[in-house]
Amino acid sequence: MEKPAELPKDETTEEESLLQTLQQQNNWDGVPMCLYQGIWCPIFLLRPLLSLQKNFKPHDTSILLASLPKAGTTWLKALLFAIVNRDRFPIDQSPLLTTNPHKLVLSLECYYYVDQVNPDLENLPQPRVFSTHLPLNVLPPGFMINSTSKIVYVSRNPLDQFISEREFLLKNRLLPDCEPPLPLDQAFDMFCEGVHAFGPFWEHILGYWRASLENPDRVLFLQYEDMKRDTVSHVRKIAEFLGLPFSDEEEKRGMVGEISQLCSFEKLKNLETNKTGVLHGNVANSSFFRKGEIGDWRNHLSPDMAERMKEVIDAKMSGSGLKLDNYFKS
Ligand SMILES: Nc1ncnc2c1ncn2[C@@H]1O[C@H](COP(=O)(O)OS(=O)(=O)O)[C@@H](OP(=O)(O)O)[C@H]1O
Repeated sequence: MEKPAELPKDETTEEESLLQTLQQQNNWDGVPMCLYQGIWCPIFLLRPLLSLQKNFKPHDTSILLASLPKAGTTWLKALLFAIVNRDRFPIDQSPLLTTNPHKLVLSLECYYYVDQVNPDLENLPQPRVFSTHLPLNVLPPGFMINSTSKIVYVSRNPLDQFISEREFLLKNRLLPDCEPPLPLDQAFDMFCEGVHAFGPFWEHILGYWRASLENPDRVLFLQYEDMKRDTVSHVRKIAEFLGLPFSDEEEKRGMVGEISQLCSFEKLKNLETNKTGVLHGNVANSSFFRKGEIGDWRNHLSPDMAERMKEVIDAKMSGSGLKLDNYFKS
């Protein structure tokens, strides 16, 4: 999860009066959260969220990457940047070679950490590309209704996503003076109950999944696991969805493979900028590149814990038509 570079100022605000009416609980990493419009929102993001709900104006060409934390955000940021900007930068001069993807595609929340929209958002080159961890139901309604902007959503097996998030949060404290992280079993219990940043995960995933069924031209639903198995065809699919298909000439030059390669886990992880740099002053760029594998949850969670998650997924997500059967296979 990303944290805005500056936290909101402290005067009594709409946010503070609202906060008094909301249920509050710490996340497993100790970060205080509140239940706002059905989602668990880290309190430091409530003000940006209120501000963007009030002020955000979609452009017809905007591209929004949506994801839960640790579902593949960094990877998709890199891919979207490379696809959209392929005419501006040859692969061997791509800014991705020298800059962490989170600095090239900023989160929408980050543009709104003061009351007004940050002018940088309006000045982004077209098409504007940004990301969010917010669920669909709290995005400004204009995003779906008054524009032809596009949403690319990436989901991931919640078991792997949970482990990835936990490993990240054990290394990086988002708020230095908050409570220490809970032990694994207690954190997992909270996750299974949907109490985690931007959760419940099933509502996050199903919100975008249903929107992709209703508006396939506007919302592209991707799964991390499918992309790992066949990145090249997904790069093609994303470009087509964005209305930027690869030309015959680009195909002949092997550009789809080059972009897949440039954004691969191994390539990004081993770049100097991602081995050494930091984000927001204290988050190591390297912590966005841990293992990049499918099924690492097996090294951390017991079969009973996986069974519990299966029950949650069956209860909350079966019947949605979403392919979930791969998650628990060995
Ligand atoms: N290029 C590429 N390809 C495949 N996988 C990748 C890639 N880049 C990052 N990763 C893995 O994604 C996990 C981090 O998730 P996010 O990028 O969504 O994190 S964040 O929300 O932006 O903080 C984290 O997963 P785990 O390794 O399981 O922890 C990263 O290693």
